[in-house]
Amino acid sequence: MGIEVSSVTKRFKDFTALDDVSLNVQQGEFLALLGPSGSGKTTLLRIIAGLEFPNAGRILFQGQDVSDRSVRERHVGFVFQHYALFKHMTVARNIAFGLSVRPARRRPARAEIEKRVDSLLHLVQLGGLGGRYPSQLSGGQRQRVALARALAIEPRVLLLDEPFGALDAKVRKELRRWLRKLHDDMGITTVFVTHDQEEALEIADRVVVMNKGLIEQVGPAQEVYDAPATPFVYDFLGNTNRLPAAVRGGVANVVGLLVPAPDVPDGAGVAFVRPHEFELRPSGAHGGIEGTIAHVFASGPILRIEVNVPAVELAIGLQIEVEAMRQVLDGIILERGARVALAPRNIKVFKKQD
Ligand SMILES: Nc1ncnc2c1ncn2[C@@H]1O[C@H](COP(=O)(O)OP(=O)(O)OP(=O)(O)O)[C@@H](O)[C@H]1O
Repeated sequence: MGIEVSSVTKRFKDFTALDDVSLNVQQGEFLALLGPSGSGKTTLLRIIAGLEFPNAGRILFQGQDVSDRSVRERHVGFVFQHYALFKHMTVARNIAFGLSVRPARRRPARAEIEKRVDSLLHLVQLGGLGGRYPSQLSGGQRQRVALARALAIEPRVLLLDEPFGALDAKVRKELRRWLRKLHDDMGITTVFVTHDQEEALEIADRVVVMNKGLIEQVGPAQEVYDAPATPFVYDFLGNTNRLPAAVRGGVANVVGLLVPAPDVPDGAGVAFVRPHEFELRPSGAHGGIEGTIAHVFASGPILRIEVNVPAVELAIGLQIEVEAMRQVLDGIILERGARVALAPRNIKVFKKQD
């Protein structure tokens, strides 16, 4: 089912947590809401769920306005980071909970509930563990039970708020891959909140980057990473070098290198280049920023090289970080103090913000 968030504003007293946010989630899509702490991700998810109501704007499910409907009426499944299971109930009863509390006329027969719980236990790969209590499960298993409980009511939408946030990195990685496969099998529209960029990029069809109650960029994961639309997204998504630039007539001077910046107004600018987007060339090579190697760190086949760039005209010393595969650096002396040229393969210039 498709979801439309239309001009949603949410204030907590005089603090604006969401500022006129609009967003479309396609039917069957896996969408990640990504942003730093306090950017409004959870608030947006809770508003979609019907756990929180906006001051302005509307929520539509499949074109139908559900803004005034309760959680139950919206028929959503959700899992939170610490969505505690009922400790005194077995895993099976936890999963059955949403069905067993339905009014009699909508409640499936007991045998039907048991059958559904059984198939959900298999789906989340916990077959045979229905008789256990939550305390007898690992953290990862508990979150899978929480997911099975959310799925038991056959929700139209699945909303997940950092569901693996409390788990260790390895389990977290396994579970997110598993969740993505589960999503692909079931095709249920899913919105996933995370502040972990790697998690968002790996799991989602599209990523929504949020900052201070606003959406900075929406797009396929790879596109958001490769072509950040704003300085914030550049900084937030992955490692990057931030270099001073002076823009005139659509051309930016970035530490002596001239690069096209057609949409940037004259004045101070800021240029971004990711460490792996620099090509290391011998000193004097055309199209490079000249510098001196400060440090070389080897980590397996990848070298991380810190290069000092004097930037004399700016009266500042810059340090640029470069990442390169060891084998492509043949013929370049990689010693501390050696002079090199850094040629950006990809560089993006923005107007400098005050
Ligand atoms: N009930 C509330 N009362 C007052 N302020 C709130 C309330 N809920 C959220 N906020 C504020 O709204 C802002 C957005 O919060 P939200 O939980 O949506 O952020 P988030 O991006 O999910 O952050 P995190 O990753 O830390 O969970 C925060 O500054 C938060 O303090």
